[in-house]
Amino acid sequence: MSNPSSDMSPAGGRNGLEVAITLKAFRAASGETRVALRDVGFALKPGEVCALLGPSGCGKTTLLRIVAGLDHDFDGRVWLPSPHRLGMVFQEPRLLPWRTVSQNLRLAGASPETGLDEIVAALGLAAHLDHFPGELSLGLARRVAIARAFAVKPDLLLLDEPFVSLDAALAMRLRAELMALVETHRATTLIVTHDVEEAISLADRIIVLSGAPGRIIGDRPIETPRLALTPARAVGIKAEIASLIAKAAS
Ligand SMILES: Nc1ncnc2c1ncn2[C@@H]1O[C@H](COP(=O)(O)OP(=O)(O)OP(=O)(O)O)[C@@H](O)[C@H]1O
Repeated sequence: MSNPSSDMSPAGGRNGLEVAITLKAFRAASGETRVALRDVGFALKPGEVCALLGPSGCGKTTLLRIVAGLDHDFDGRVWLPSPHRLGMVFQEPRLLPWRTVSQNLRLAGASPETGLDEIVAALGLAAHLDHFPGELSLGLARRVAIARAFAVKPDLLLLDEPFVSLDAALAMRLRAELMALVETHRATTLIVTHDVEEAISLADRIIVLSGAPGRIIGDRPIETPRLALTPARAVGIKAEIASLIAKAAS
């Protein structure tokens, strides 16, 4: 695997996101090479919400990091919408520990003009703006990370299990926030989740990766508009996706 063969390009006429990873491998300290992703290719239209599912260790976070431009050491190419404003939520909140909540949000580009106050209020963060990350519970820190990603009004959103370990009511509110954001800003979204129901409720499309090395074993559109999706149909899709994931993990 060599750097010259990997490329992150602005879209050059493309408006969505296009991923064509032929190979991503990690070299272990022992010198052994472990392939994490092989032949993963897909394209998302502007505003398309795609949920990425697959067994633990199949390369979902690795894929998100490549799309975010945090990892260039892969074979293939990624085309990003051009220009784009990226919002990303990692599994861990990753806030700057020496900056207050307010500073963390503003440093990311959030401002009253981008609707920061509304998002802070929606996430119940108003009382915590002057706190430092070390003073926050994990749930609160996750909410700050979500506020930071949403408040820059991104048109490309990369979310790595953003709602995990939040209480059910808050997670539901945040899913609604996400849908509103996607609707108003046509944010092209890639969301990693282990929750099939969450994927069905949020995504226009579900991509399932195989066990390591991850490759695409399912790519399924979800009926839109969402209201047209009957509970019986949703149950059917859930069973179908769950069986793919179980097969991938076995
Ligand atoms: N920095 C690294 N160095 C070596 N191996 C790595 C590194 N990061 C990830 N891996 C390996 O790559 C594979 C894919 O990891 P990744 O975290 O992308 O999986 P995942 O699907 O996101 O897992 P989970 O659902 O458990 O979060 C795993 O085998 C992991 O051990």
